[in-house]
Amino acid sequence: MTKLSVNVNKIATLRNARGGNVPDLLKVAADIERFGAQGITVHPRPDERHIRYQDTRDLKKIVTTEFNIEGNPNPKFIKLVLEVKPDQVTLVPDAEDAITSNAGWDTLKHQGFLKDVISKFKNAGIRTSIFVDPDPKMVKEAKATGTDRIELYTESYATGYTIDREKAIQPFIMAAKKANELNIGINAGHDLSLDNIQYFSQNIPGLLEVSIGHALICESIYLGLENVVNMYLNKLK
Ligand SMILES: CC(=O)[C@@H](O)[C@H](O)COP(=O)(O)O
Ligand SMILES: NCC(=O)COP(=O)(O)O
Repeated sequence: MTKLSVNVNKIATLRNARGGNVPDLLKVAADIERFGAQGITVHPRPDERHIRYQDTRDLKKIVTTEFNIEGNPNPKFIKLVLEVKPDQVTLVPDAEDAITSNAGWDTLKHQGFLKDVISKFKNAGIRTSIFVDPDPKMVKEAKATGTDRIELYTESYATGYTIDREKAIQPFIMAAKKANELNIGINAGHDLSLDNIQYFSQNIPGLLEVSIGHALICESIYLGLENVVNMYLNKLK
């Protein structure tokens, strides 16, 4: 079975919009676990526009499932992860000003750097994963970094799914086969949703975990809207 790790970045975005503590990130994370999700993911960015560094420390104290911290391994991020010690760290090569993650690692070009960073995390007992495009060559080169897992960057699948899902998933099947052959664990994420997740999980061999944030929170708002509007109408009777 594939584990679901819920990315709570968007909860922090909403909280930060008003400066208070609504919604309460820690309560939402605990509720998500109570509803059955098997993990919580956060992706603190250098400008702390959603998840603040302190959030990761606070979440570590209450998360009882798998805690996954994603981010670009700059010195500040490395220090934070080594202090917080999540179950898993996912390395993502995103630029400081990126709106969201938009590419996987070039695992050949950055192999030495990744090897070094991954050994730091593994020595601290933290499982590692690296964000890669669905390219068997990048998966093959990832093996040499010593990483435990890769996270397949699924944006192209999500975009292609509505046009031709069989075509969209092909590179991911090839990349997953290579990872299985090399005994690297497989995670996946980015723009996965209620529409496209089932076909993905049914077709990717050995998919261990998906992390889903943006669509899951949007779907939660939409699917909860009718109920809440009616609750307000009842109050106003
Ligand atoms: C690595 C990945 O695909 C997600 O972590 C995504 O980048 C979420 O980050 P934002 O919530 O900042 O878009
Ligand atoms: N690693 C992917 C993730 O955590 C969530 O990405 P998204 O669902 O917000 O696009």
